[in-house]
Amino acid sequence: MAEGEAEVPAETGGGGGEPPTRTLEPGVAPIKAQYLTTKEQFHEFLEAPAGQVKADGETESGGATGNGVAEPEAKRARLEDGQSGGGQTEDRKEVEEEEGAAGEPREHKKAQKRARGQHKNRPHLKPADHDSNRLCPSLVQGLSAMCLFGDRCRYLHDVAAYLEQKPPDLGSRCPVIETLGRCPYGITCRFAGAHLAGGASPWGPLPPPVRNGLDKALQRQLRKHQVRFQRSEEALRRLSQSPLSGVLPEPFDGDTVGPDAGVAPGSPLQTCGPLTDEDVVKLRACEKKRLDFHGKLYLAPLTTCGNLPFRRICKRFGADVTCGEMAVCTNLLQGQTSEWALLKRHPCEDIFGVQLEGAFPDTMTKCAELLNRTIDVDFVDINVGCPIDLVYKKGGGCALMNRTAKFQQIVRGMNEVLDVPLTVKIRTGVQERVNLAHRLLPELRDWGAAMVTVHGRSREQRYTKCADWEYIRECVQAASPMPLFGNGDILSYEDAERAMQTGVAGFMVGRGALLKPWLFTELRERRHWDISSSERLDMLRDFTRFGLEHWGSDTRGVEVTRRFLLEWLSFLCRYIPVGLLDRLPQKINERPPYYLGRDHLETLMASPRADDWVRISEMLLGPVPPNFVFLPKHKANAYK
Ligand SMILES: Cc1cc2nc3c(=O)[nH]c(=O)nc-3n(C[C@H](O)[C@H](O)[C@H](O)COP(=O)(O)O)c2cc1C
Repeated sequence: MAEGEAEVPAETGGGGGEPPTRTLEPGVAPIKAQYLTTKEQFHEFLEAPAGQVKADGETESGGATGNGVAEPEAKRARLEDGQSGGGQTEDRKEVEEEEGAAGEPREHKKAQKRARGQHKNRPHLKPADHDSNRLCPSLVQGLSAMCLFGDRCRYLHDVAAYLEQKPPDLGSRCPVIETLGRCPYGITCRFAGAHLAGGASPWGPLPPPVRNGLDKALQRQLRKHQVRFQRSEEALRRLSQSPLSGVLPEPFDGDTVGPDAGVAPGSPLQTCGPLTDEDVVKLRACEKKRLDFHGKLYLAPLTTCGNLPFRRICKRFGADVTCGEMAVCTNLLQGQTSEWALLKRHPCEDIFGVQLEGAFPDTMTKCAELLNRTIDVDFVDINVGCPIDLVYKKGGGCALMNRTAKFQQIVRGMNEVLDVPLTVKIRTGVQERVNLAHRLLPELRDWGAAMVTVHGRSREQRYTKCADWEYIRECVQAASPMPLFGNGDILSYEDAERAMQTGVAGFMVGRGALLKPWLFTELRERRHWDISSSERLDMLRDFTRFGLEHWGSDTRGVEVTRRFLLEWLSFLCRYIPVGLLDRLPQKINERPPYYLGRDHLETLMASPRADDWVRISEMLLGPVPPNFVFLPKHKANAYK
């Protein structure tokens, strides 16, 4: 047996005698032998139409899923015949090795680069419901037959023609009516038939609306640069007059960032000497709001996947703190609708923050002032962990860890104009072997950060190595008494308990929540939840309901909901059901080998293929439009 390989007894399904052993490759999740299969058999199984499988007369196992898909046990057994204990992962491994499995040597630097983070060459497709076949908004509600744009209007005005090409309804209950009491999508709603039954919400009083929308008048002012930032100007003036400015002139060149820039390894962090907060920043008249983060379950900010409907799912499962997806401060200052959408807060999000990214004290401070005035949040977070080139090369995200003067001005400036706590998310450092966080933490505490989260990996590492919780332990000491949150690789209550032993005030969960949002329940109840595939489908159904409510119940809203569902499914497929594991708990960096689940849906949900995620989306949102293609934004199945 090669070094690092473990021998695991394979379950035989109750037969007597010595259980045979099988060899587990490092980095491969230990799934009970009777569920293992090969890539070919896995896909062959999923490609067989459910009806045809049933016609074989084989017995069903695991019960119906509620979607008419159930798997015959005998078929699975037949497929298992061809398997060998260790070889079944080969094909999957081939793909994933490129993407970077934790703990495995990588042979090709190029492959490693390809694997990083995002699918950059995704197809950009026209939305399914593009303008030429959308009904003119003036007609949607039947409020007015007059369209102000006349012949120049790009939308359809022929209601009969519109209805002829409109895809069929998706259900008999409109999710928007059920929540809002009325549906603004009128006849374009994909549940329009339900409107005829009456517009009243069957659930009694309506919940409070989603907050933090962008007011049109403010948007116009922002676009015309008519918004004044008095507090920011004062704060920035004070900062520029203080010995801070000029002490650390840091021209930034993203390509030359290294240990010598800003904080040099081994040398003390450059600071502004004996200056105190009071010297630099006049104390504010009003009391800053406080927030006690201790022991709270924090759902990490997650671009694309951490959208509002997903956060609602996590709240239901027990998350305490939620945070919007990273928003770019300059886009917010320009009043960009899509960027402001990232700030929206659902009423169930009772401890909610937004996360900002930016490279300069003036834009970050002004943005903080703008948000302080216009939206309802409990805290504002700065993303100083963002590794992506686009952000890093401009001096934002992780680059700020090496630009301490700018970093300081950003934190002090924002802190001065905010009435809510300012938190910061950082990494261990930029380079793999050069830890910076412990040096920055005392500074961050002095600059006024209310809490800092340390993601236990460097920018260079991305997800290739396990998070370094021993280093996070060191960081706790360095940050004290400021509360420190740890972040990285938490997928079970055991992981969480180990994390808490480092002395952190709490931890943040990222991919763990994407793989299994019920993790928050597991953490609260200290248990492993062997959730069934039909319960998982119910969760996805709730997500689509929330999605249609949020993005719209017309065809465009349906397709936006589908895209976000598919992005999430690209992570969900990595979850391995508890009952299938030889050893608990599942580890986030272990690849699942190909396996057949306890029913057809469980198998389908384990598929790493986008086509199968599309099939799941079709169970919930109807057929995809013609020529539909999906490639996930994030390389979720990189075992990183
Ligand atoms: C899909 C995805 C999107 C992310 N987006 C953000 C983001 O917007 N802001 C941020 O600070 N971190 C972001 N991260 C990083 C996570 O917040 C977290 O720090 C990281 O995944 C490590 O935690 P984990 O091991 O629990 O996943 C993202 C991670 C993933 C997988």
